[in-house]
Amino acid sequence: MYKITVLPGDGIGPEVTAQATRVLAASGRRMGVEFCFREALIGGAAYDAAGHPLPEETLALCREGDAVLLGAVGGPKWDQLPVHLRPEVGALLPLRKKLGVYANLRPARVFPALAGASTLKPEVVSGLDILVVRELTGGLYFGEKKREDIPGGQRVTETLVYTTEEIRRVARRAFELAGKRRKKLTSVDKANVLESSRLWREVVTAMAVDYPDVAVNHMLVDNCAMQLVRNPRQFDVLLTENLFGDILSDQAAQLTGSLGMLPSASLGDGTALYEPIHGSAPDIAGRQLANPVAAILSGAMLLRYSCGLEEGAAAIENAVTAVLEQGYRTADIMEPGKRQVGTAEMGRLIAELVGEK
Ligand SMILES: NC(=O)c1ccc[n+]([C@@H]2O[C@H](COP(=O)([O-])OP(=O)(O)OC[C@H]3O[C@@H](n4cnc5c(N)ncnc54)[C@H](O)[C@@H]3O)[C@@H](O)[C@H]2O)c1
Ligand SMILES: CC(C)[C@H](C(=O)O)[C@@H](O)C(=O)O
Ligand SMILES: [Mg+2]
Repeated sequence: MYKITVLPGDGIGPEVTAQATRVLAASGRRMGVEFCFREALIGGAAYDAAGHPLPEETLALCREGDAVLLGAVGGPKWDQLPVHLRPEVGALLPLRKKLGVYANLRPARVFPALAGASTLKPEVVSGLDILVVRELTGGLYFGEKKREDIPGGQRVTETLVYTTEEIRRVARRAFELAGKRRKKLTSVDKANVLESSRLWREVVTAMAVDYPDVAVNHMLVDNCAMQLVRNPRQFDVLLTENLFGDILSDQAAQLTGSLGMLPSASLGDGTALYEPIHGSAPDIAGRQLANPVAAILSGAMLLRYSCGLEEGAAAIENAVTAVLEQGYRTADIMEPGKRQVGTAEMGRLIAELVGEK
């Protein structure tokens, strides 16, 4: 039996995690494996119920489970709270840090049926399969920050810190993953300006000799942003630091048709965390408009990386492919001639296929 801690969170978070657990349960029935889902509060929902966005009980449950599945946190209701109580800074970042999940895998894959749903031309995106490996527990997100009053206004300081070892451990994951894929690694930085990027580039360059089968190139982040929309198929694995990875992965998501299609796995040396890369989408929350596929595919990654259940992971990915082939679409990926369904119906269709042997 696998113990999965489920953190629905805010906005569309509960809507999409409900479908992800439904599909995981169906995969369990298919494989004869039992999953025990244990829900806990996080984010604004936790602040409202318990006074803190990351209660101790939530953290304890995450630590003792086999994996964590998170929806999303945040929303306008909690934006004005003091920074340590805000869902993003007070819950999500500390959760990632405390679980030590430094390597964030964000696969951007264009499903054949969705090549026309991208805002780019089908011939540019069809067959696209990129893996963004984002450093997740360092960089600007976690450096010291302060805000001071100065004559005429204020002054803020944010600090960007990386150590050699922090770069090496995430790069190692990226090299290993590239070795199992198309053997191409693009390390993205801003080495023409930032000292942290110069160290990043030195470390990756030095490591490349240990992975002779992987072709490595370095690219400046501004150029990479442009190349992602010009010719995204040149990329296999993109390795980058925390903030650049946040931005480039949302951009890569849109190549696939929607932010609602992109899952993620955050891996370290202990319990791993799985979450769609999108946020709480307050603009569509509570209306069955959210695409649950990113959360469902995060569940597939959970089976692959935390349970070693490749069969279940593949069954989920194949079911998503099939349901899209059958013409079902949530609103965000809707095209003329297709059948629009809501969040729960999309989850039901995928779960049904996963459950069939
Ligand atoms: N991991 C997380 O918990 C996470 C990630 C990103 C943003 N956030 C938070 O979410 C809140 C909203 O942020 P935002 O609006 O900038 O980003 P967002 O990702 O929530 O939404 C951006 C746009 O994409 C759409 N979208 C997102 N997910 C979708 C889905 N599954 N199906 C269909 N459409 C989808 C939204 O409707 C919106 O138009 C903020 O408080 C932000 O901090 C949380
Ligand atoms: C909500 C925010 C802190 C988070 C991040 O920047 O990491 C989100 O945008 C993401 O991509 O998971
Ligand atoms: Mg983001």
